[in-house]
Amino acid sequence: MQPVELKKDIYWVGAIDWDLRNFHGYLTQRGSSYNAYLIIDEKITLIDTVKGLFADELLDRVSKIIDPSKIDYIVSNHVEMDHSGSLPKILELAKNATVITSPNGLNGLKAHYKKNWNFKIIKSGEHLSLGKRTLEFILTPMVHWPDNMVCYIPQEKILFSNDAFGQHIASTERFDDMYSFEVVMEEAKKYYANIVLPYGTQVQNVLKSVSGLDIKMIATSHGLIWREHISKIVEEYTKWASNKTEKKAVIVYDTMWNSTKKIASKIQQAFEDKGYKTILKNLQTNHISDIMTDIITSEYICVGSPTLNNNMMPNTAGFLTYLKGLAPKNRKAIAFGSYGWGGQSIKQIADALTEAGFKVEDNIKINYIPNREDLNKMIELLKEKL
Ligand SMILES: Cc1cc2nc3c(=O)[nH]c(=O)nc-3n(C[C@H](O)[C@H](O)[C@H](O)COP(=O)(O)O)c2cc1C
Repeated sequence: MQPVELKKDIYWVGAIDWDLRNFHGYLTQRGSSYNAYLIIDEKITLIDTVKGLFADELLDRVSKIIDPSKIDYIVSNHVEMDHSGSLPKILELAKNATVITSPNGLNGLKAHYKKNWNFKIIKSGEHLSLGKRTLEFILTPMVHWPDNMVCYIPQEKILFSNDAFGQHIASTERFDDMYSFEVVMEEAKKYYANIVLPYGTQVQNVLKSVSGLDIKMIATSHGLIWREHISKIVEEYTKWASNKTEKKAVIVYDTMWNSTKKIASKIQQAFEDKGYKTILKNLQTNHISDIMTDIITSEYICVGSPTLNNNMMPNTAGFLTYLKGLAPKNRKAIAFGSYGWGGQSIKQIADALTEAGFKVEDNIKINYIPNREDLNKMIELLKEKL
């Protein structure tokens, strides 16, 4: 694939990762891309790099435009190795290049690569002249690492947003208007739910900082570049960052002999009777990163497991650990499950949900196989609480 010109003399020169299916535990069923951008001006500037394995792909694309040794600046918006991993290889060629990064970026890059490259540390609000164009930097700490920053070219109205607004999609298309809008939005939502969700307050600050900019293009570090649906993705980020929920319940469970599944279905019915939109997710057939996409706007999260050897099932424990880390705010929860004798799993789930910040509204516990009477009684009791 050739470099793609975004605007005159500004090129996408990144890499496409068609095979990626697991990104630190996130199921990337559509692969991904690592987007790097080359600006040809008086100072030749590369914005971010790509995962180390793809360094040659990046260098091939850069070489189609200029000799890589001519690069003056490399902006490192984010230390994580999917964006910085090719720095060592590029800096072997671009010997005089200066790496532009935030103070935390400097610490992070040194801790990763143990090199004393030529660094220039940038502060929020600082400008850097490239010649005809200027780069303006806005530090965005904890969206989603301490080092994150974004940069903006006022002359072109392009925001290089790094991980913000990204999506894990491998495609030869580079712009949002060339791809299915529904898929791009779904993947942007999944990305937010699995990567950005813990940092809603910081996202709100970033949205405030960039709200004064006239943005005609958001050049992300993963997936499609936004140029058609900018207001829509900013609107969605604003909504997700506010932790606003809908009248919706996601019911997540594991089961050995289907009793907990029966309880899950009845919980679903109770919510439906009360006018909630519901989604039922068996942990054996759904990946936790896909479940998070549904949770992002859900008022209720109901989590179930039978008791297995005095514990909840490992899939449920894994899901709860993941959920606790991503920490959606202002949500209600229900713990449920079938058991034989001790029945410890239900309290363990309730405790884990409480520890994760949820308001646990009910514990539903049924001995062995629930009969119709048990289930009907349970529905009526639950409905009174909803
Ligand atoms: C291998 C195994 C271990 C179990 N360990 C416990 C236990 O420690 N405590 C308990 O209360 N029930 C235990 N049970 C009983 C199950 O919790 C019970 O059969 C329950 O109804 C299963 O629900 P399910 O149909 O949703 O899998 C165990 C069952 C199995 C198969």
